[in-house]
Amino acid sequence: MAPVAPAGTNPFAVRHAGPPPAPPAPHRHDLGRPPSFEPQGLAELQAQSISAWFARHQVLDRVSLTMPAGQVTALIGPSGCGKSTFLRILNRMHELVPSASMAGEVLLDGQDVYDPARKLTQARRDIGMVFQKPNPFPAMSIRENVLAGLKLTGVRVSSSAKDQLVEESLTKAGLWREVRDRLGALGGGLSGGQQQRLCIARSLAVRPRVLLMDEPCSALDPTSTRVIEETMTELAREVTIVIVTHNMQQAARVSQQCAFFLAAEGAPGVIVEHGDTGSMFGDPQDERTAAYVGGHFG
Ligand SMILES: Nc1ncnc2c1ncn2[C@@H]1O[C@H](COP(=O)(O)OP(=O)(O)OP(=O)(O)O)[C@@H](O)[C@H]1O
Repeated sequence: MAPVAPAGTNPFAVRHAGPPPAPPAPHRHDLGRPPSFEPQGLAELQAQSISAWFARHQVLDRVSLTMPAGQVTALIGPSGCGKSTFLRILNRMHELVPSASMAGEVLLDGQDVYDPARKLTQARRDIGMVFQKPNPFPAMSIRENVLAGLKLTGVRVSSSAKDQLVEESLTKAGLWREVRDRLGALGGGLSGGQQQRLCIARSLAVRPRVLLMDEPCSALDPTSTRVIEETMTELAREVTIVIVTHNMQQAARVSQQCAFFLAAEGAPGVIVEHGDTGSMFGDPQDERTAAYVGGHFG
């Protein structure tokens, strides 16, 4: 089906119509000074009527969801129903795909993430992402890996503050005790589960307000999975977390909120039901949710 959103409501269509904007000037921040690099408190993320396309193929249709501050929200549903696309729209990664377009709004504590006046690097810093496959920079040391995100988002930190930031980020990611004596060792030399926690530490080092996690444990063994789940539970005290998972037990263990995505054959993905995780698993209102969480399809 052709995109139905009028061109004026599609942020990419508007933004991609003209010449590419000049690259943003880097922020020059120091840990001790600017308030913007201090922990900014918990933030709520709100998606309002999100539709998405790859070229003319519509993959999401008017999806709205509130992801409450300080909670873990799990996105569940069968393969291909648009969960990852939705996640990537939340921090503006969707627009990296040349054929991609979207309509709708994403609000971080009420502020439009797609506001043209807002820097793209700011959106990516506020809303970090951890991927399915651990992707540390293998030739960089553990320390350099943790600090790598600062450069990418244009944040300057003094040398003394860097040590503190490395320890703080690795501690929050649940990895500090295992690596504190070998911060100069290569990131690629860690186990898969440690590499994923290193990636979490790298995301945390820029002090995001939201952490998006796209099946972060699917490449890991059960023990590493359990450690990451514990880390998530700790982190949710200070960072709002949104996780895509195919593992229903994991969704039940780690999340307080849950959204069930589904795409009927040939139709774009929608949210069939969302709410608190206990109700979604214990007393689902829609029979399709009941069938999915009961393991009858997907
Ligand atoms: N880069 C892309 N180009 C074209 N189509 C894409 C692209 N990425 C995803 N799609 C399509 O968008 C739809 C939704 O994909 P998406 O990955 O968001 O689903 P998902 O629910 O996360 O699936 P899974 O659980 O298998 O990861 C699918 O039909 C997919 O083929």
